[in-house]
Amino acid sequence: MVDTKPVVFFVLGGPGSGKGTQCAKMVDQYGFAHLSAGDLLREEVILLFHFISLIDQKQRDSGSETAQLINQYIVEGKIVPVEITCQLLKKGMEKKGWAEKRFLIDGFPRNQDNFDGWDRVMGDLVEVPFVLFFDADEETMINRIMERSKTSGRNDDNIESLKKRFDTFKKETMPIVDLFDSNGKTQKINALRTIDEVFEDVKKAFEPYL
Ligand SMILES: Nc1ncnc2c1ncn2[C@@H]1O[C@H](COP(=O)(O)OP(=O)(O)OP(=O)(O)O)[C@@H](O)[C@H]1O
Ligand SMILES: O=c1ccn([C@@H]2O[C@H](COP(=O)(O)O)[C@@H](O)[C@H]2O)c(=O)[nH]1
Ligand SMILES: [Mg+2]
Repeated sequence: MVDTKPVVFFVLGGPGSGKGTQCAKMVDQYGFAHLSAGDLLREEVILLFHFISLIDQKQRDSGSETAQLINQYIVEGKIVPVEITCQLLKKGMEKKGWAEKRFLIDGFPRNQDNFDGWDRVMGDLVEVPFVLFFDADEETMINRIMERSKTSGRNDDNIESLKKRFDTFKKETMPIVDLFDSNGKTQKINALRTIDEVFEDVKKAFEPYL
């Protein structure tokens, strides 16, 4: 029987390292499916708040609680419990078409809870050949985010949230990058060059899958 398990590439890197930018190019040029965990969480908050007025009191309370919780985690730069994120990712993958797809999962897994939760639910269902890691220094990433903040409308694109996001990245996400690395599964990309130069290295990393 032909194995039709989806192939998932995790994409990690600090805030502003260029994950979303490079994933968008892979979608445009090679038809990869892109799911940003952060985008899915932000969309979920909007969706829950929007539909709150249409549902009964009990569901309304629970929906509003979840929306507030996600929002608070994002502003504080903390990692949302994996049960929420993994379910959104799984649903997102199903929506895009489960099998015969190459998925870029951007901004996940961000800590041990994410890693373990994914493994429980998705471990047997997908293949993960490697993690793409965008390496950049903090000063560059801060400059990029502060520039992006002029138009992004994101409630965590401000210096207070950003400090917390970097703290979480160093304490919780880097150990996950190192864990994949210790299994020979981290492909590190120098993210300090121009978008097109970075993309040349991204393409090389994906060569066997293009
Ligand atoms: N190589 C690059 N050189 C200069 N600017 C870049 C580069 N890559 C991305 N940018 C810009 O930096 C900002 C952040 O990029 P992007 O949104 O892709 O980062 P991200 O890693 O997804 O960040 P976050 O984790 O906050 O979602 C964007 O405004 C983008 O246009
Ligand atoms: O798996 C995830 C991904 C994201 N978050 C929260 O969202 C923000 C923003 O994420 P971006 O990747 O920068 O869009 C992040 O700081 C976390 O608070 C999460 O909890 N889990
Ligand atoms: Mg992003």
